Amino acid sequence: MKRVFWLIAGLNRRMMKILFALALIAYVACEYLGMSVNLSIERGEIKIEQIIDEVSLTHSSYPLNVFSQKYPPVKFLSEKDRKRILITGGAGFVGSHLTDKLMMDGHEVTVVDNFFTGRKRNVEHWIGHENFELINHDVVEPLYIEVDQIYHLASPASPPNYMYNPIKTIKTNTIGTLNMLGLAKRVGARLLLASTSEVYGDPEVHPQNEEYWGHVNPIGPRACYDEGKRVAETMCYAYMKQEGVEVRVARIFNTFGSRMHMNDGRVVSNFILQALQGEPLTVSKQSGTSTRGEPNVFVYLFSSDLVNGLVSLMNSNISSPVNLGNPEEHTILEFARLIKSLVVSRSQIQFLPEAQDDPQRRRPDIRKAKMMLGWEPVVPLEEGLNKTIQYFNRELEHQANNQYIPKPKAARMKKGRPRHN
Ligand SMILES: O=c1ccn([C@@H]2O[C@H](COP(=O)(O)OP(=O)(O)O[C@H]3OC[C@@H](O)[C@H](O)[C@H]3O)[C@@H](O)[C@H]2O)c(=O)[nH]1
Repeated sequence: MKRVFWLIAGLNRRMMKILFALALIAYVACEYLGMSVNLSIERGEIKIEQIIDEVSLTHSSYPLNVFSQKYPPVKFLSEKDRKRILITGGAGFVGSHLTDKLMMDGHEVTVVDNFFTGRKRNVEHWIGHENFELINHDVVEPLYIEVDQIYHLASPASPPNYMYNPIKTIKTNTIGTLNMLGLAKRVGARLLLASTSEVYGDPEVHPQNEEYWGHVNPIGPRACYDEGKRVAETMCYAYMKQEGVEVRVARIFNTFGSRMHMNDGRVVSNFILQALQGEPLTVSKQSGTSTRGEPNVFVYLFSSDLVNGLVSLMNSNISSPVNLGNPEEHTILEFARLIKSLVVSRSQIQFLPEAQDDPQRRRPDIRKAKMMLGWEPVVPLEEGLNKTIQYFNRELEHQANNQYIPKPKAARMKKGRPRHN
């Protein structure tokens, strides 16, 4: 028994020694590791500080004019000529091209967008410029800023987008327009409304001049946009007569160009994307009373022509509505064939049944714009299409690099009613 006790005591002594040795090793290791972690953090901190220093040095050591060269060139305008301009929907397809023009002309531009169909990417090349401001704001809410001119473009414009949430489309075009007219009245700004050829509905007069009152189905699927824009025009003239607000109204016909959304859903972007991806080009058939069975006839304006028209209308003294569009007519089928040949695509043409209330034929009478603004389209259709094809090619590459591009979804129904806010 004594022996056993001695053995255990002996083992304990040995174990004690071993444990002591292990503890010593652990302590030394911890000290060493701790030091190296601290060192690496220190190195990390030094590195980050160095980077911040380098960046701030780069910014502060350059004179302002050299630093601003990363932006597209901007004209210098004197205080007298420089205007403070608000563009609602300025991050959208047309709005962003208008932003470019007004910025490069030397004005101070504030873009307001809720990014439903607009994208920051469309105006990112101006972010940080002293003349530019981007505000994430929905025009359905009031806005209080100081401006001289308002280009009111905010609204979804493609049929799938404006039909996605019809109530929101109505609110944007009615409450949104009231808010912008209220702002124009408060600050004494001139407001240009981006209206549409859709105020003519499915026209019974051809070509359409500004005197034509239109043929709109007030309860059809397109009414949220068509009637929304019609009442927006009515509001403009009520504010003009009652409050003396200076208004300009542009009735914009089908327009295309770069920065259209991949999921825009209008005919030009659809056909180009379909042709580039080898998918069938979806041509809507003409229906109704037509016995010709020909697809619809439309006209297409390139975005730069539209932007020039908008700016000259804003700066003119014409307060009545003015058509801005290209009077060169093409059937949708001709157009599909043209895009197929420009893309050199083997895509087939697929005929689809016509959508409800789809206008059959649309062509602007632009004599008023020609006479009073000296404006007419100058970009040939093929040139505009080639530029747009290049743009969509880049967009497809961008998408292939795993960039997420959201698709507009069909209106969500909840207890029989579409979602709205
Ligand atoms: O894939 C398609 C898409 C459209 N179409 C047809 O092409 C014609 C033009 O349709 P789009 O969708 O391009 O545009 P819409 O003419 O219907 O509306 C447009 O018109 C004027 C603008 O001011 C408006 O913003 C926009 O709503 C329609 O007849 C349509 O049915 C096709 O044949 N195939």
